[in-house]
Amino acid sequence: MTHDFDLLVIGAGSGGVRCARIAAGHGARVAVVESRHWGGTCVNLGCVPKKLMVQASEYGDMVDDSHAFGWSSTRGTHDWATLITAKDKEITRLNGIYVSMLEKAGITLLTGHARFVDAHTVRVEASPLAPDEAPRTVTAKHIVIATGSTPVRPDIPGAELAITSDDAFHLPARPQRVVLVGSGYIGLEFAGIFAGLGSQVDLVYRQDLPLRGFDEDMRAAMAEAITVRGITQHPHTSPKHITKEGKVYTVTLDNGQTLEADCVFFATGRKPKIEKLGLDQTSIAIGKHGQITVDAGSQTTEPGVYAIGDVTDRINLTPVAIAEGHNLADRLFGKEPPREWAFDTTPKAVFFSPPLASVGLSEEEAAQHGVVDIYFTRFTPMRHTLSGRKDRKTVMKLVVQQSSQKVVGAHILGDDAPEMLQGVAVAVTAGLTKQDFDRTIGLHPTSAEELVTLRTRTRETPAAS
Ligand SMILES: Cc1cc2nc3c(=O)[nH]c(=O)nc-3n(C[C@H](O)[C@H](O)[C@H](O)COP(=O)(O)OP(=O)(O)OC[C@H]3O[C@@H](n4cnc5c(N)ncnc54)[C@H](O)[C@@H]3O)c2cc1C
Ligand SMILES: NC(=O)c1ccc[n+]([C@@H]2O[C@H](COP(=O)([O-])OP(=O)(O)OC[C@H]3O[C@@H](n4cnc5c(N)ncnc54)[C@H](O)[C@@H]3O)[C@@H](O)[C@H]2O)c1
Repeated sequence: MTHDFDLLVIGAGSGGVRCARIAAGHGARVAVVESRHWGGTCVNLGCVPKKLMVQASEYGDMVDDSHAFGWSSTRGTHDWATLITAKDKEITRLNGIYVSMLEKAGITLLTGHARFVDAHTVRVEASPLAPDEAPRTVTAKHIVIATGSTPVRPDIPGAELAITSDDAFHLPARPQRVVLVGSGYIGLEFAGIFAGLGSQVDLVYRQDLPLRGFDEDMRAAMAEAITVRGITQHPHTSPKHITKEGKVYTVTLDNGQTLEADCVFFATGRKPKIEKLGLDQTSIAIGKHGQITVDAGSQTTEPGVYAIGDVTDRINLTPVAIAEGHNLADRLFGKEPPREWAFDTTPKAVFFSPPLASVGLSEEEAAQHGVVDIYFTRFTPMRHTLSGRKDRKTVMKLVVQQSSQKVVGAHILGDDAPEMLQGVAVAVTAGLTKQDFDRTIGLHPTSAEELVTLRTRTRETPAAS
């Protein structure tokens, strides 16, 4: 049977765009369907606008800090509308780049919502991006689902009164008091943004420390940094219900405490986006978190249909979705061996101020595999010896497997941590040892040089039984 396309990609986000472009480069006839925004979550409601807002939130402190260096400028006030307009202009520019990049690659762009009719046929219907589009049906030999994920809300009375990250990028004004629920990536990043811009922030989370799953020392260091940033933490708590009177929201916590706010923000995780996708017309299996089940090669349980990125709920980060899309396109259409990635050492960063960046294993994970040597340091970075912000510490930790002396984990909390960590991620991916770090000459004067001058072991951690 002949199909309209060799490859149809559903979703023009991080994973879908890369998969489509690489496939087209290999000579495949490719179409991409997008229902909402070209470039997906990362470009429109994720990494890019978030990072611009984090940067916006850091200027106030920088102005204050400059006084010790001889500057006499004053902080002034922040104009939210200017930030949102500038950010939107940049996102519109990026949307245009995505469209022209896909068109230049010879890819057919279909605007609308995609729904499976059968395993090789998709109906494209009107969607927010194309409300007047007439429905059409297309067929393809291979179909890739790259539909991403969407925020979830706790099931409590008044949940609909709260916003999620999808709304936070277009608030008409900056709320003066924000209750943020959840201490994962989004909770911490937006807590930092609002606090830096001058809002009063209450951070509500269920565990004893933020960032569940990260190294315990780094979680503790982050909890300290959150306090230093002026954010009030409410650990061991969860919201029970939310009410609104006039413009004021009241969040009642499960410990009986109430918090008043101008905005309640749920940063309580995301779920794979599979609604109205017509998966029941296929034999695609769904996992218990609603994710599309795939094998290591991104193959679903339906032959000829694949899934990549957040919809598969593996590692939900943009570079991972891109790598999955690229690898799949190489395997389906490439003539050379496919490009491969080391997903085990995917670096992660939480863009708080200061940010936290991590690669490899936490101390607790490494101890599952044997005895571990820990190298730990905590210091005031040079800038803050003068700025007077002596409580703004940098924390670094190397986790070394004792038997092989390989550095299996590196964790940094501090200014520029993500910029420092990318290079360390290469070393950890390459399996370099502590001795390789030790014989590397430092780059002076930097915070990063501490990574190669950590001579004395802080402690030995026994293997977990
Ligand atoms: C606030 C926030 C900040 C983030 N920050 C970072 C960060 O700093 N670094 C990082 O690495 N990751 C970050 N992420 C995660 C990152 O955005 C995602 O991991 C990444 O976008 C996943 O890519 P994807 O291709 O799977 O899906 P997406 O980028 O979400 O793309 C999916 C696309 O599919 C479209 N679509 C869905 N259903 C249909 C349909 N039926 N028909 C047609 N089109 C459809 C959607 O409109 C969307 O454009 C952040 C996420 C959020 C929410
Ligand atoms: N810098 C980055 O790379 C970045 C930034 C943002 C998002 N992301 C990606 O997007 C994903 C989603 O981000 P996220 O922050 O929403 O999710 P997350 O999984 O990182 O954090 C969710 C938090 O909400 C808490 N929570 C869940 N239900 C709750 C409830 N009922 N009451 C109180 N707390 C509750 C969880 O315990 C957790 O702390 C991330 O896991 C990550 O993969 C990455």
